[in-house]
Amino acid sequence: MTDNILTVEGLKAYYQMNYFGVEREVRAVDDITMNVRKGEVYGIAGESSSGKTSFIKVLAAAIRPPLRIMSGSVKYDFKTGPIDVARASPAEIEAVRWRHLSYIMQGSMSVLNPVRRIGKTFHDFASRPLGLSGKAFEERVLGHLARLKLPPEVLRAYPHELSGGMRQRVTIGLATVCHPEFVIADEPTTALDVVVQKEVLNLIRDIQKEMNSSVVFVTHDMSVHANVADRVGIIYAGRLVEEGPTRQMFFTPRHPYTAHLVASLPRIGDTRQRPALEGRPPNLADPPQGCRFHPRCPLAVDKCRKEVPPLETVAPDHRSACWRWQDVEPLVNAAAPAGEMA
Ligand SMILES: Nc1ncnc2c1ncn2[C@@H]1O[C@H](COP(=O)(O)OP(=O)(O)OP(=O)(O)O)[C@@H](O)[C@H]1O
Repeated sequence: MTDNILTVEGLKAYYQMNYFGVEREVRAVDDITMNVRKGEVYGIAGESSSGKTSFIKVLAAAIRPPLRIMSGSVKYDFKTGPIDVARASPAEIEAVRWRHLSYIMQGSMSVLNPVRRIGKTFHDFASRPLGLSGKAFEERVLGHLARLKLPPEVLRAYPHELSGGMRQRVTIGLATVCHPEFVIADEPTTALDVVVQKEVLNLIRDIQKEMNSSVVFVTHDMSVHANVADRVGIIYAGRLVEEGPTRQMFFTPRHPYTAHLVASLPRIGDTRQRPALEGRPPNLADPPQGCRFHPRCPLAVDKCRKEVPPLETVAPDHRSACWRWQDVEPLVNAAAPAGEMA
């Protein structure tokens, strides 16, 4: 008996391209092993092009060529039975889509058809998975909209007639109307102003609690993780380099990259210049040997240039892929103020 709803093992997913006969492979997801528990909110952070979106597309069973799964498994333990979406057929994925596994893609406008009224989009998404139509379906949707604090008139609107915050609520509504067991969200609050951002985050949290669903969400904004996530996983250059309970990740990170992300968070009253991280993230078509962070790491030693550090347990529930995790603490020059934490 396990309390995991998702178990990812040795997952590799690469973009395989062929330009004028020259093969190119971008190792966007490179050997990730992790799990998500029932009822948990798991946040994924990392800088641009680190592979976050590629990873959650695999989790959401929403990949298209040139992205391909090279190896590994992505197993969900849904109420209806287990499924490995890395191997499942399109029909098997269709059977769990929205009702068990839902996905809020980056940018709400790309999900909402600009020439279709919101009500029709709800119908397209949810009528079949819910097995409802007519009055019964409408009642279900209206009840859900009320929970999202959206007026019934929204159903008659076109996407461009709504504000950015309302569109994002509608997107969350679409992803949650079937009460899925697992919700995946990619940058759900990016491009929203701070007040709306907070509202949308609270909404995701409330709905998750109410449905006792599990949520995996991506954002590069560490303060959002501090407010919403139970656990945080840090991806660097296609690999999970650290994961742990949110508080521990902020107060006692055990990977120099996480320490850098935490140290660069702005603090009220602290006007000191934050040191920038030297260098750039590696090219995933030709990543460096050993630890992929070593060219930018202030702690790097010879071993880091040669050997890939395994993701090992460094404290209860806390894993880090760093040969020098015991030396990371001095890099964290100040802890996040307690008020910022969930
Ligand atoms: N369709 C594609 N074809 C080829 N390479 C791609 C494609 N999409 C992404 N990549 C590459 O895969 C790597 C990981 O990209 P991904 O979008 O997953 O990163 P990310 O962490 O989500 O970035 P961001 O925060 O900017 O969205 C990058 O090197 C990117 O250039």
